Amino acid sequence: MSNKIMTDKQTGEKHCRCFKRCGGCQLDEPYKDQLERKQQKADRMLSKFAPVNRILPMEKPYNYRCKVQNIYGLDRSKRIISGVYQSSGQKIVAVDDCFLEDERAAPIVRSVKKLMKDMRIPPYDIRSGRGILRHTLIRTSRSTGQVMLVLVTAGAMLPAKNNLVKAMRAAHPEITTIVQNICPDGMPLTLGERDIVLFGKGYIEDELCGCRFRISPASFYQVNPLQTEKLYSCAVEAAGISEGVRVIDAYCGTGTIGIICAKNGAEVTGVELNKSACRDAHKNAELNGLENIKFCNDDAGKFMQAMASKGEGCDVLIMDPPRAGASREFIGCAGRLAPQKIVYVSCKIETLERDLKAFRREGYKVTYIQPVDMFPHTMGIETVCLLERNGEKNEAH
Ligand SMILES: C[S@@+](CC[C@H](N)C(=O)[O-])C[C@H]1O[C@@H](n2cnc3c(N)ncnc32)[C@H](O)[C@@H]1O
Repeated sequence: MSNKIMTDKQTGEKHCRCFKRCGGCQLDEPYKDQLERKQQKADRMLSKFAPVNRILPMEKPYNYRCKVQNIYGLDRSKRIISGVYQSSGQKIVAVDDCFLEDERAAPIVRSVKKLMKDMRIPPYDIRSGRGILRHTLIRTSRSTGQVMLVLVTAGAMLPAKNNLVKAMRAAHPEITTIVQNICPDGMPLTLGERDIVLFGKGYIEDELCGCRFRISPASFYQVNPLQTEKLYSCAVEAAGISEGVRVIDAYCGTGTIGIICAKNGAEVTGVELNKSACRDAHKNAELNGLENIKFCNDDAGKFMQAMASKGEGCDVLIMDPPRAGASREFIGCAGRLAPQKIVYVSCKIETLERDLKAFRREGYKVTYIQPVDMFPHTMGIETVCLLERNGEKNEAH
């Protein structure tokens, strides 16, 4: 069964029949109620630290995702389907259209399915280990119009590769690059180490906050560009960047936040674990003509420990960790580096709450909390917090 999107004629709100089975959305209620639910959660969990500002909403909370991933399989009649794994197992839920995704993605996925059939490219079956195409990743940019298609295969073999690329380009002139990524094993939707560029540059470029960023297949990049501009503006403003301020951008991804700070005159060091993202970060500094920013491909905790043991410091620490939040080691070393300000950008409120408590013990006070709705129709809440140094370590909290 494939899904169908219904639009309420009076309110313009959309509903998807796939809700619950697909797991992509967790909220099927009017957008204003979603915002209220998220506000209440943020208030409940964070108001003990400081007043929580009103969540920054999206004007049109649809089609915001600039990163779209699809798994391929066969239905009972052996027809090729695309979609996502059911939240409760390995069965594929067919999703032909999704109101979270950039509208350019679904027609590309339809063409991939048609060409798989025409060119006899079987979907990879996770149970038997047979087949070729594991999934596709589509990345799009609204600002530059560029589109990347990544075909993730189980092995190096991709039959009729040249014809496939030719046909995809003919059907979708908007695609600016096509990459084959080879992923022999690993969790669903992960990428392998090896990329083969089949067409174009092998990456796309996007613009945010007046800076230009290159994004490779495996690099982290925020999925909602309109809200990301708001998020980054809040973070940079909270950091109070001026000429010569020494900034560490920890968990920096492709260098985005640090690059915006460097453009405003800061002396920035970015640290990022993912090799591909770190390579992009170096290129992004060049792309924006910046010499006052450098990047280190390392674990953020280890990097902070090395800095602390050398007795080095910084004025502002910006940190944007993954959902798991920061490690104890990271927070302890941040306390030893003793920056005047810490800007914490969080994508998971539960780990944010835990880490804010730990920072309080390191002598920091939370002075600003701004939730941003980066992921409408999901439970996700993105938050920017400013912490300011207010004295000695306090073990009592
Ligand atoms: C939420 S993303 C933020 C990236 C960036 N600030 C942005 O807005 O695009 C978190 C980043 O942390 C990186 N990361 C995860 N664990 C890390 C670690 N232990 N040390 C350094 N970076 C890490 C991930 O690869 C990812 O790029």
